[in-house]
Amino acid sequence: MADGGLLLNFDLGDAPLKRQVKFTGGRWRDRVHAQRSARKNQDGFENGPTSSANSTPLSNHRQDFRHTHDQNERPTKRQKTFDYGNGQSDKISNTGARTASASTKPGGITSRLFTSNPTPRTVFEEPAEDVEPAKPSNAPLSEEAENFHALGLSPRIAQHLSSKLEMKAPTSIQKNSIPPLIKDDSDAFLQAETGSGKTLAYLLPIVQRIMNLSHREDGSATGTRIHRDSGLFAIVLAPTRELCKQIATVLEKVLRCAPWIVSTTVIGGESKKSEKARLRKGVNILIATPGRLADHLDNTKVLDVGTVRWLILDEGDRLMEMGFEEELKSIVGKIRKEELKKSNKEGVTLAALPQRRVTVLCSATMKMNVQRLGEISLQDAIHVTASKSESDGDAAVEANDAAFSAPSQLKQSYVVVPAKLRLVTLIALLKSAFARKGSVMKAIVFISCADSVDFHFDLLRSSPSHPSSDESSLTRDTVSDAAYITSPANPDITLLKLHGSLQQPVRTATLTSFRTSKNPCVLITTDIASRGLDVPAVDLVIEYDPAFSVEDHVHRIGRTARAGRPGKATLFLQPGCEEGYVELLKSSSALVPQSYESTLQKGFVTPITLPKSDQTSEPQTLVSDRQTPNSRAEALQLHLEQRLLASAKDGGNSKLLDAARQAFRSHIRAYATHVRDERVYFDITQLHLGHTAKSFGLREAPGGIGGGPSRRTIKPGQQKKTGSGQKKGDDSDREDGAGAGAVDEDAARRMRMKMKQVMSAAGEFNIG
Ligand SMILES: Nc1ncnc2c1ncn2[C@@H]1O[C@H](COP(=O)(O)OP(=O)(O)OP(=O)(O)O)[C@@H](O)[C@H]1O
Repeated sequence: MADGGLLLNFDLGDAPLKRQVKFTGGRWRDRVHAQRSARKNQDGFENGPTSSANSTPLSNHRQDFRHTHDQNERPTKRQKTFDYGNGQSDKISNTGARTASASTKPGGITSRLFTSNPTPRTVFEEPAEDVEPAKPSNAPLSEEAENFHALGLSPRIAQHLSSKLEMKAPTSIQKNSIPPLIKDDSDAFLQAETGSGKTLAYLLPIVQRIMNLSHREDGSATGTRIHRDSGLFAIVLAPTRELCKQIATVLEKVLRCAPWIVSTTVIGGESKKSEKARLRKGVNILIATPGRLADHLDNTKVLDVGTVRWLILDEGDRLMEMGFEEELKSIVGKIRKEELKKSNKEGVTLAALPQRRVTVLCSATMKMNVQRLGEISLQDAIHVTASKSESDGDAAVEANDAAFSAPSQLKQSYVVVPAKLRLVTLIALLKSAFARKGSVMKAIVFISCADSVDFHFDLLRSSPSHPSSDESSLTRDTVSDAAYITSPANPDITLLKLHGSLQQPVRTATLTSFRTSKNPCVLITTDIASRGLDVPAVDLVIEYDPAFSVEDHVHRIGRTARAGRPGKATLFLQPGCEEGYVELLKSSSALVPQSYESTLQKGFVTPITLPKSDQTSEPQTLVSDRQTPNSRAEALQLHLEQRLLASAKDGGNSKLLDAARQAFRSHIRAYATHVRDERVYFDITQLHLGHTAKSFGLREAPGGIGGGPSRRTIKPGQQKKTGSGQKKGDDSDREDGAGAGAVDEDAARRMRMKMKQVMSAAGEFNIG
């Protein structure tokens, strides 16, 4: 029977959802029995099924149910029968304490996995074989045709890039941006797809021009000695501490060929005192988060921006999304207000540097907030893309199709999965991806909110009583064994989690662990890892929860297929309105549909091994009598549900049941925060709460969705200001253009026109 319904139509206010439980389907006697059991069940669920107020979509929905019994009350060998909705039944036998048919709490009710699911309207085709792989679009250019020296970089840098960093030829964006940034003093807007090398595209010209102060192009010395105290020449701003650290690492590698140039970071997360001490010692290139920089500009006298020639705004749209507009205005204003020093305090003339302040804005995607940032920060900028460099003249900016497209070599697919089957399908997908050793090395799973990341990490790891990392280590709660993904053929897979609610040192240590691990790894994360993160070995991205906006999607999938490498990305969608989202994505890239049935087939082709538990010293095989992928999926789902219930009872396993409920609530709230234009595809009124609960291992939707979660989901535009610690300061003075450092209105107007031309190309993608 098709799902009759019931999809909740609710307002996410503060009041808890109304609950009205009615068991339908099955035999009359069973229904009565279930009602009674549910009423008696005081401790298994947060609100017993009959407990008044809250509504569940399980109501009106045909429920298949059965009773479960306490483990201690029943013989371990007793078998349970499942009806698969097609008249066939399946027995799932016990394999000890934690097998499929291990018992659950009295009154527990399970809904069958494969019945009453909505049917996808997507037509699945067998992927065409022998398709010529697409030519990488973000790869370095051919070495014969291009080299760094020809772009104006000194032989010293070119040689260093080639021999030490194994970069023989530039990428397209580097080819187009390095010459103008070395020769000219114009502002620039660099726009190129993810993984195309934008970081070096702006760093190399800066390093080259600072080197030019002390060395001529032929390498001979100019007689000027540049050292850390010679002045601050460039500031790079990036939205997160992780990104700042990553940029700092790239820069450090480049500066090994010019060790007299010194860089540092001011990103928060450590005492301001030690940051001040580093600034006092002297620095030539500073990498900072906006909040922290604004703070130092206000409070650190030793920070002299008179010699600053470059201001780089990396990940421009993210800077704006995270609410840094005020800080950015303040920073731009303060730097412009400061008179440009032609020589430094030692009297060294800075003629080799730009003779005006140059601002460079970088972004892989283009949206309205980038236009706004362009207005704030750029003056008569050139627009540099991977395919061309265009000066600010009368020439119209052509539609830039690359603005939202993913790297061409990235293989994208989407799998349409009914809500109930999401969890087992995710596990199946990961199992099949990691089935063979070496097939996939690193995968990233994107999830909408931190609570859900925490829950899925705890669910898929080995029991915390079997820690895989050193108890005293920073990563003891964020790195573990991927117990449910491993297989005899690939037994050592590491599971990691990352989100913004973790302490900074833990975030850094976890990312380092992901980056450097020699084992295959799965990182479960929120969008905190969606921007800029560069881990070349990532070969699979799974969007388990779709991104909040198309731009976020482009950035997420851009964590793979970097610098010409291959990569795969799979997006989870649910049958119904979510399927329409593909049409929006198709305008920028090709996606191949994949059925969840085939994912389950591939993932559960062999019996599932369960990890060691507190009850079992050895891994157990999850047995289902009918050795089919679907029956294994059923057995796995049942096992996970029982684990949750058991955790509530013995308090072990980090109280997984509580974590599941919290994750479910936060997930539902996060679902409501898709950008307005895309809510037609992510319509919360179409979400089936009972089925969704199942994908959290819950047997019914918990109440309290209207209440505040312990950690609020941060939605785009409402980001907390990480690393800021910054009061708004006196920006309001400048907003009306009164301050000496106010953004030049005329320049802003010209830039607005320019950005509008570029933006008109974005319009066709429905992105605003
Ligand atoms: N010329 C080059 N040759 C080979 N590899 C390169 C070259 N330039 C950059 N790379 C590598 O490409 C990868 C991506 O670079 P980078 O992080 O700068 O990309 P990006 O365009 O900033 O991506 P995103 O938009 O996702 O932040 C890095 O691993 C970098 O080392």
